[in-house]
Amino acid sequence: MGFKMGIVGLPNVGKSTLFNALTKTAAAQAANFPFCTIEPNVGEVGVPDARLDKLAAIAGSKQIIPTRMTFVDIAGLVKGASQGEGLGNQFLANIRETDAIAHVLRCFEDGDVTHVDGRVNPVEDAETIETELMLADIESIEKRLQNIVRKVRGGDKEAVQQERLLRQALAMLEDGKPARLIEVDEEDAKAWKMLQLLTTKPVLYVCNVGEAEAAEGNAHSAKVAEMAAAQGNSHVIISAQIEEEISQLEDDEAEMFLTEMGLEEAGLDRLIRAGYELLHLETYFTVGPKEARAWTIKTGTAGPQAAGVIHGDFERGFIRAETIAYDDYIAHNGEQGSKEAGKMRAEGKSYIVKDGDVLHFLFNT
Ligand SMILES: Nc1ncnc2c1ncn2[C@@H]1O[C@H](COP(=O)(O)OP(=O)(O)OP(=O)(O)O)[C@@H](O)[C@H]1O
Ligand SMILES: [Mg+2]
Repeated sequence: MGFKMGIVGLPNVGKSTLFNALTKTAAAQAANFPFCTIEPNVGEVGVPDARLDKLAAIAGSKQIIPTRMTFVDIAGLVKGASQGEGLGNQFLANIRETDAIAHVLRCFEDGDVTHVDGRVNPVEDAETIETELMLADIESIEKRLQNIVRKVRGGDKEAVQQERLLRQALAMLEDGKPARLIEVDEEDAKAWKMLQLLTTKPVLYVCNVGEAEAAEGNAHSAKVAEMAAAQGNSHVIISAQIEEEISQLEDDEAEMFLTEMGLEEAGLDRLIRAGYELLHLETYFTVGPKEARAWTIKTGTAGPQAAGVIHGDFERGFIRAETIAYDDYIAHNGEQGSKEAGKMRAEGKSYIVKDGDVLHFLFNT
């Protein structure tokens, strides 16, 4: 499946620093000048999940394999990006290909690090970026409306549906609001997603604060929190610089460092999990002596499609899924104990997999 989160924001706010921390690499060049990044950097990140370690410990699994999510570090956007300012159109196309947006906002004060507008004001910065995304959507909608005129006149059903949705989005955007505020019916959901509008993508604000503020945030991040709440969006507080330092440390060193900073867990873990929630994703597990592994599904996925994440044959030849809820697996100390307690269920094709299910698929090919 591969869910992709785009790291978006003004130039020089810490996007590449964050990307490097997430991917534990120095793959992206991060430096104190705007437009340091031009070509997007793409990296896969393991989704942290303490449950997986507990399952592996019980089953004595040799290997632990977390499920993965993709992050894309995208070039900085500036005012006028939708008109091509600062290579804007190319960068907007990079955003179009993502499933959700991690919007990095500069919340740290540091006179040595240039801000493109010469002041620190994350709420205005967020508006600048959102405005560009809205303008880009308006432009692409107008183009598309022109392109389908003939088909609509000819009564093409798909085109008629598209036109209706495009006009709905356009009205919202012209009212100065992002298209994500539109609630679409189930029958329109697929066509709506196919429009790939930038402002329909769910947003998570990432408040990039100074080193000493990583635990509590600061006055800037408090304002972002207020804005996010008013919009119904989520936010996380992180210091990209510290996270990058932590990501270079061994696990036990990192833990000591976190305690010193007054942090319970790395901000990155919170960020990745928030992204996972934003995308309405859930996890199921497969557990055995060889490996304990986490798999990602969309909330509401049925047994065969969940099996298909592992392999297409599993989906096509799906018979049933032996299912143990995570809590039962832990409470009864593994598969055997759960079975004896009557907690292993045989679930068929219509079963909707639940977050935390430990599954064993039976299939024929
Ligand atoms: N929390 C922070 N506190 C202080 N400095 C930071 C913080 N986060 C990032 N920086 C610094 O800000 C500068 C810009 O960082 P980075 O290159 O990651 O930004 P960017 O958003 O990727 O920029 P561009 O859009 O130009 O690619 C770097 O010098 C980096 O060390
Ligand atoms: Mg960069």
